[in-house]
Amino acid sequence: MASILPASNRSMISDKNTYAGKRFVHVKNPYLDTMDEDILYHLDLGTKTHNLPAMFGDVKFVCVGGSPNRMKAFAVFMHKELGLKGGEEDIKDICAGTDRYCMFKTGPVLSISHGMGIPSISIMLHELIKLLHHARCCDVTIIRIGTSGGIGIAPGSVVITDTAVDSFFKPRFEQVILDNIVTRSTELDKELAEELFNCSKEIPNIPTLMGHTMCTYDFYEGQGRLDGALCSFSREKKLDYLKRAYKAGVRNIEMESTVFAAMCGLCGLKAAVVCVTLLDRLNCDQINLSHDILVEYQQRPQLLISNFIKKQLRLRDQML
Ligand SMILES: O=P(O)(O)O[C@H]1O[C@H](CO)[C@@H](O)[C@H]1O
Ligand SMILES: O=c1cc[nH]c(=O)[nH]1
Repeated sequence: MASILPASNRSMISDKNTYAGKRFVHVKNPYLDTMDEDILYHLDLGTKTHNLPAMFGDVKFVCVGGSPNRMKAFAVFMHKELGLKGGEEDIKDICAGTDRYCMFKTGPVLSISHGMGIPSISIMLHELIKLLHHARCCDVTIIRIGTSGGIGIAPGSVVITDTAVDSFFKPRFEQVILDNIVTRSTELDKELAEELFNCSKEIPNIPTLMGHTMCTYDFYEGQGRLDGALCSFSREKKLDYLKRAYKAGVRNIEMESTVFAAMCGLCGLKAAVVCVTLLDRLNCDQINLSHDILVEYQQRPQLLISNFIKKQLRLRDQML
């Protein structure tokens, strides 16, 4: 196809979808351009019903996590941290017309819940990525702030994922498309992970480390738990598996990181995964933390990400 840009401008475009130094979100679907309207069904948004560039064009940071309450709390926290006008009551669920996901916006920060597991986050990401594309957002960083089970580390530790791996400790995500298995890379942005790790050093009393994160399709059998409704392996087999995971570099287990890394990577989003651990799986399977401790642990990744975002915004202001 002939370029629509004058020859002198063509060098401004790179294969990363950057234009004049800006990094746009890209969708990789030729059919989208042929559609008269795009309905983002599970978000209760659409290109004809909503002015997406006006609503979301200034978004620079997207934070996602499983629980709606956590993502609302994060939006409220960010609102205060950024010193924005208005109170908590002004932060409304943009997706209130559906009870599938919740979405809150405060300044340049979007906070969205994704439910549990690969299929749930994957649907949300398809629609979120199209939303960012339709809104013509650029230079967007996306971070999953979640909970996880640790391996060989103290509960309450925060793990910044260097590599998301599957249940075989491989850095891949296998997507079934029609009747084929398509294997996608789960590489995350190394620079971003390093920046987050450096940021964590400025926060006292929260043990933070970098390590591989294993993503499973299930919380019970899929994570080697002995306390599900079904269990067909011994305690020894469980421990042998978790120890092999540890040896392969895995420090925590959750249920979304591989598809998150794969989809964000393909669509040009700088992505990171930051999860707190709720227990050490070498010691137990059940999560028996009190409500208050659970809330405090879930705030740990939020504190780190809020510090990171504030730092980035200060840097951006200095450059303007
Ligand atoms: O706390 P969130 O973000 O939901 O993440 C973890 O917690 C859920 C399981 O309890 C899974 O979604 C897992 O990935
Ligand atoms: O053990 C755990 C804890 C939280 N989330 C998980 O997926 N696993």
